[in-house]
Amino acid sequence: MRTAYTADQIRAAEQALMARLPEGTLMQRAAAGLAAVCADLLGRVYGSRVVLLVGSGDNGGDALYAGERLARRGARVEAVLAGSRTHEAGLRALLDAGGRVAEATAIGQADLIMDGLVGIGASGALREPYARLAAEANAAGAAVVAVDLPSGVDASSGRVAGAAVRARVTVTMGAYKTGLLVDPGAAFAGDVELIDIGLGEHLPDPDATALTGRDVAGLIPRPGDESDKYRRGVLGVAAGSDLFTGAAVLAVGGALRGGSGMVRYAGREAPVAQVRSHWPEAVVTLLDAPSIEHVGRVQAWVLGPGLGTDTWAHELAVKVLASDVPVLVDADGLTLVARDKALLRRTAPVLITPHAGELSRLIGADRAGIEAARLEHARRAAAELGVTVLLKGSTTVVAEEGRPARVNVSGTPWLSTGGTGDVLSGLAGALLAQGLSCYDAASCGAYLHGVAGRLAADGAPLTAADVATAIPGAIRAVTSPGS
Ligand SMILES: NC(=O)C1=CN([C@@H]2O[C@H](COP(=O)(O)OP(=O)(O)OC[C@H]3O[C@@H](n4cnc5c(N)ncnc54)[C@H](O)[C@@H]3O)[C@@H](O)[C@H]2O)[C@@H](O)CC1
Ligand SMILES: [K+]
Repeated sequence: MRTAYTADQIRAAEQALMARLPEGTLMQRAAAGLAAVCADLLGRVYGSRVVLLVGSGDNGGDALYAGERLARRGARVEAVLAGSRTHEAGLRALLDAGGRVAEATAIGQADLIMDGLVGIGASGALREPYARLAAEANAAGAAVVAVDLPSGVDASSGRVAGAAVRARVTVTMGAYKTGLLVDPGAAFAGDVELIDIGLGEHLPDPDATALTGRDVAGLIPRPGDESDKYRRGVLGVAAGSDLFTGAAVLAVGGALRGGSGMVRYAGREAPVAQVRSHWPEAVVTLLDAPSIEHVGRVQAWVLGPGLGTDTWAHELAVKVLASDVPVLVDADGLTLVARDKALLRRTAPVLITPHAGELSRLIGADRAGIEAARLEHARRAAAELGVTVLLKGSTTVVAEEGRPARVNVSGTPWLSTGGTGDVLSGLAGALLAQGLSCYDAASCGAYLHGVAGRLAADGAPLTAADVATAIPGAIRAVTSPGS
């Protein structure tokens, strides 16, 4: 599991470790790791041109000492001093090694630019001249290596309030910062390389985590010898309407590949006909009234994809949410509960799977504000509504009160196409029916959906149905990697 921390958590751990070590040890560890990554990127260090953007704090100090190391290996290293102060010992070390101080015009000549403007000590949008230097670095065409995090990205939230450095590689010290895993910050970080500086035992419980395939393999249930279709968990799907039959087909498609023992579909005439013809494996009930009385026992429900928002759909939502099993609420289901929040007051767990627009209706925040601070809003929704939240987007965030947020980074931009959310609902619902908690079902579902998207796309457009088809391959990829 990849663990990530806020700036305050990192600072406290650094202080605890620093108190036990000779002064400057941590910065030397950071600089050594940083210089090694830069040397790898450059290929040939001797004769290369390296420009350091140096802010007034220790982030600039890291850059200066890494610059010293590259200068000693024959690189031509120039430091652009951006702050009112400069890390003095670091600058002296660079100058002693043959580096020099230069004007910002040097940026255009660089083979590699090291961004040491600000790190975890930053607050708010980049001020001048930092903002201008960040823009010049982005425009230069050289490889940009961010020190600890790209300047302009908030370490704790991933917010980007103004200009920010767009890095090819971010070399982060001691531990991941949450802002490197969550968009928009994650998109500025490029590849993130973690340098161990010995913080380990001083770190508290993480602020956020990202599951790996191995974690997912350990969490998802596998059938044993004594399993039968009922013991493996039965999922109910209440989705689709006369207008939106496809959502029902896709949600059931995702559900059937998600490992539960059986999928029961319940709906109106048109989607029932479609689900029947696509999925003979599903047990289908035609509802002549909005009631789940005759559907049979299930261990979890998926409520909402394509369901519509009319009185009939509302009545059905009331019945599903009155059941005593976990319910995943998506799409039209979210519109229905946004209108009638009392529906969420129930004893069994609820997992909601909104995108930013749907979440905005649920918590009365504007969509752009949610996109800019995804983690914060997902957490707020989880606390206010008393549910688990899976906020969809380029990085999917799972929030539940009292637990570290889980960030999913397994997906691909090809997944942003109609219907993939319906497949995710079915898949995560199937995991719920198998007994996973909302927290695990959401994060494992997001991970597998992301891997399925990558397998289905393989560098080209995909359809939602392709993603559903690729789910077994995704499960195989995490449970038997390399086979
Ligand atoms: N403390 C330690 O032992 C270690 C620190 N390390 C480095 O030190 C960094 C933290 O250093 P600092 O605490 O000195 O802080 P930073 O270097 O991140 O930034 C603080 C400086 O930036 C200025 N600043 C803040 N916000 C700004 C903004 N929006 N626009 C322009 N200037 C702004 C402040 O006035 C201050 O001078 C880490 O990110 C990491 O790179 C690493 O060397 C590892 C060890
Ligand atoms: K930086």
